[in-house]
Parts: sequence; C-alpha cells; structure tokens
Amino acid sequence: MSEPHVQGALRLGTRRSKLAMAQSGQVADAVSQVTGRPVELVEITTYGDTSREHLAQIGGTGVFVTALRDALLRGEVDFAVHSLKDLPTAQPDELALAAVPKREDPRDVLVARDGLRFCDLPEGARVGTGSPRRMAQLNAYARSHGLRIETVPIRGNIDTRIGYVRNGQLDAVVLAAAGLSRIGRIDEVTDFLPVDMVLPAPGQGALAIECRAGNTAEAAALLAALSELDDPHTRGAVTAERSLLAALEAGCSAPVGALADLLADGQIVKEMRLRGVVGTTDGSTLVQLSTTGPVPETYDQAMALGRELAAEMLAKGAAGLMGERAH
Ligand SMILES: NCc1[nH]cc(CCC(=O)O)c1CC(=O)O
Repeated sequence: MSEPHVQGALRLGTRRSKLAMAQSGQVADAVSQVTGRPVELVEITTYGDTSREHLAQIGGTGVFVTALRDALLRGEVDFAVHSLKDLPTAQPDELALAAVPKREDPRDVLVARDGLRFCDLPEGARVGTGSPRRMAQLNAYARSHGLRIETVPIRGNIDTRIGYVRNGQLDAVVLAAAGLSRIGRIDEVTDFLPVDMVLPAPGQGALAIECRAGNTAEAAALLAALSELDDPHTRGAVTAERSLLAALEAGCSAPVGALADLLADGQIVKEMRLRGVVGTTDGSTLVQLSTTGPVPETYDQAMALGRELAAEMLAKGAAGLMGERAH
C-alpha cells in the first residue's frame, strides 16, 4: 500500500455528482490550508451512481461508499469525503474516520411548485421521495393533520429530483437542506420541515473524511492533519445518532430518523438530547422517542446514549416496523 508522498499532491477520492464535487472541493481547500499541500480530486464511480434501482431495493448500505473505500485501500487515493448519512455504521479496521467537520442545517426541506408549503399542498398532492424514513414521517404527519398526500418513490441526483417539480410530474420533492445549500440551490426551498415533523437521517448534513489507518509515520501525519478539520460537537452528536442506527440493526435505507442536540439553560449547556423515530412507510405506525443524558465527554458515552434510546425503541416494537431490509 503506497502512502502519500510528503511533498506531492494529496489525492482526494470523490464521486462525480455535483453535490459530491461541491463538498469535496470545499474539503480540498480546507485540507490544503492545514497541510500546505495541493489536493487533487480523483473521480470515482460508485454502484449507487450507476444502478437505476431504488435504494430501498439495493439495500442502501454502502452503495455510494464502497468504491471510494476500495480506492483508499488500494492506495489509489489518500483520503475520501463522504456524506456521513451514506456511510455504513461499521468502520473497517484498515480505515480511519479522520474528521467530521461542523455540520450544516440537518433538516429536510420541501421544494414545491408555486412556493407551496407542506400544509398548503392540495388534496392528493404527489410528493416525491425515495426515502422510507421521509415517507413514514410525512405520511404520519399527513394522517394526523387530515391532509391527503401521495408519496411517490423517486431517485436520482438533486437536479433530477427538482426537475420532476419543474416539469410538472410532481407537486413537490423532499430533499436535505445541506445538499441544496452545498450546490447553491437553497433559494428554491419552499418549506423547511421542522425536525419534530420529520427527523433527519442519522448524520444528515455532516461530512465524513476518511483515510487509511496505516501504522506508518506518513499515515499518522495525514490522519493528524485531517483531524484538525474535526468538530467535536458535531462528532459527538453524529456518534450518538449512528449508535442508535447500529443498535437498531438498521441500514441507511431503513425508515430511521435520529438527531442529537444540546439542551441549554441560558448560556449553560446542560444535556445532550437524542431523538429517534422509526415507522412504517404508510405512516400508520411511528415509534418516536427521546432521551437525554449528560453532555458526552467521550465517544463511548455518546454511543451509550444511542444504545439506550435504541433499547427503549425496541421495547416499544421498533424492530417490527423496519421491514426485512433492516439489516
Ligand atoms: N442519499 C443521498 C444524499 N446523501 C447526502 C445528501 C444530502 C447532504 C447531506 O445530508 O449531508 C443526499 C441528498 C438528499 O438526501 O437530499
């Protein structure tokens, strides 16, 4: 396995999509700053980019990530940038999660025709999303508020999905705020969905910077340099969220939402809160719970909070709601 040349350019493995290129470009600039070395983007095609199947069908876990990880393991690139929500919870021993930079807005948003907000969608409105998590929560909200919508499974990149609204095939699509903001289309949002209506995917809005966990001095130096981009608060929060996901034994295409945040009393941060949801895609059943604990001082403590909430959710029947793909 070749380690980076100390003098030469660092190679950043990235997917080709507009979103991936935008987030890799940002990280490349930041890594150049902390290492003083140029960063070269190496484009890699993943299974998730070429397969036309619905993510819920292909199982989801790792479809956008595996090819990037293989390139890292083969020494073809020095580090990779992933959307954290696409990263499987199991961390291979040969790779290190070097940094989780500060998270952007974790919310899901609606891009609807005619500036419509979710509550103003007409009877029978067609709302595009391929995500079982979004379907479950939107359908549950609609049921409890006397709205009748139809969720329509779609996939494709952000431009394709917004295109279904612009060409009149759908009334609205649901997307992550962070993705829209990174590709410069946040202005097209017509409704920011509150997290108590739709809990985001574990890790949504955060990036993951991964490199080899080699035991050479060069590998250690790169890991140390990349870790300067880590935001410990974001990392603590997403660690709790991903621990919940792992303890539910659910993959990234399972109908699981999770969000950790800090509860403050005035200026003083008191506790970390972790909220979680799992439900059936038709929205007829949701298990939605929240727990709080001391602000974690170690990642083990953050993981314990996730496991604790998972145990409570499982006791309330969460396992039965996740379907056969929940492995
Ligand atoms: N599954 C695709 C994906 N992976 C990350 C994002 C958005 C950016 C993020 O959550 O960090 C998206 C698009 C979307 O859900 O709208």
